[in-house]
Amino acid sequence: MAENITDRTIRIGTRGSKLALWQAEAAAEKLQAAGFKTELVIISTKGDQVLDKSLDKIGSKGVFTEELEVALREGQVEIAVHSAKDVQSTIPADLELVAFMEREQVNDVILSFDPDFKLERESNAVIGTSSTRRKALLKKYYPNISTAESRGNLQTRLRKLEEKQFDALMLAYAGVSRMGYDHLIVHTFPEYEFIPAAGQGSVAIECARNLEPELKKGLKQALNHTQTHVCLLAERAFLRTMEGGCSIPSFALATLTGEGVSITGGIVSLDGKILLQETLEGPTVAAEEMGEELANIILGQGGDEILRSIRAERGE
Ligand SMILES: NCc1[nH]cc(CCC(=O)O)c1CC(=O)O
Repeated sequence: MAENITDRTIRIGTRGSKLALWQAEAAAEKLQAAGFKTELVIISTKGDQVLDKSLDKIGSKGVFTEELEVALREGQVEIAVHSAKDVQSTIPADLELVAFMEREQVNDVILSFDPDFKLERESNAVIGTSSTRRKALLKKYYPNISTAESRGNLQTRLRKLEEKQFDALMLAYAGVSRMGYDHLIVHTFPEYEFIPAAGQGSVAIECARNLEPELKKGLKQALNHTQTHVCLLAERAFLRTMEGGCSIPSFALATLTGEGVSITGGIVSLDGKILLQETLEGPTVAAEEMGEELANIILGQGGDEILRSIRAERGE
């Protein structure tokens, strides 16, 4: 008789930051509820080690994922847990994303220790962020705002805020809420003005493609959130077609409508002067095709030119 798959201990590869550990624990709880035993294996990535450079200078591919992928390949862990946003749009052929966990609110937020901090069109505050998307969108909607680099885990960034390296800090609500910093939120950006990065707010579970099918099925049943999965397929297809990693100011947000799925996405030039954005709607079975189609529309409207000039500026 075949062994019961839930007798297996699932070794969960995770980065060591508090947010990463929170997300790995969330996965562990779901697995335990399904009867699996679990064990966390902490693995440090280049993105955790190199803190003096912005991400677009370290290189856009797998900054937070590569070492975890090596551990999957070498069989040191059964799954790796990532912020979906940090997972490159094309993953290596011998690995796969087996599940996406239920998405948190997707919005970007501003944190400040000054409860009276107000973000207005004329504001000239300094905001901490290292994201090219956030910098470019801030330039578009808040032309007098300046930004300061804020790499590092959430605790490091909050320390920089405390040290007044900037007046306020821009982050994803998901991480802020998971770390219990909600009380510092002074502004929530509407998600259709500041459209989040593809995948923001969801946790992706990666495994080796050759993991036993029964085990893969069990992992998927325990961890996957079907609605989130559909939206993430659309957003990741958009990102893949745009050929944008985390260092490109593109954005995409898919949501389920009554009958199907709606995806809004686009790109903004680094100076905030050109914003291309479109929405497509269709049946959930066509989620990936819609993401691709949306990217091709945006590229055709001049998105390709924006990408070319960003690459030229960076000397790529
Ligand atoms: N690139 C860093 C990163 N990756 C995932 C999150 C937050 C959690 C999430 O969006 O899932 C963050 C920090 C941030 O953008 O504020």
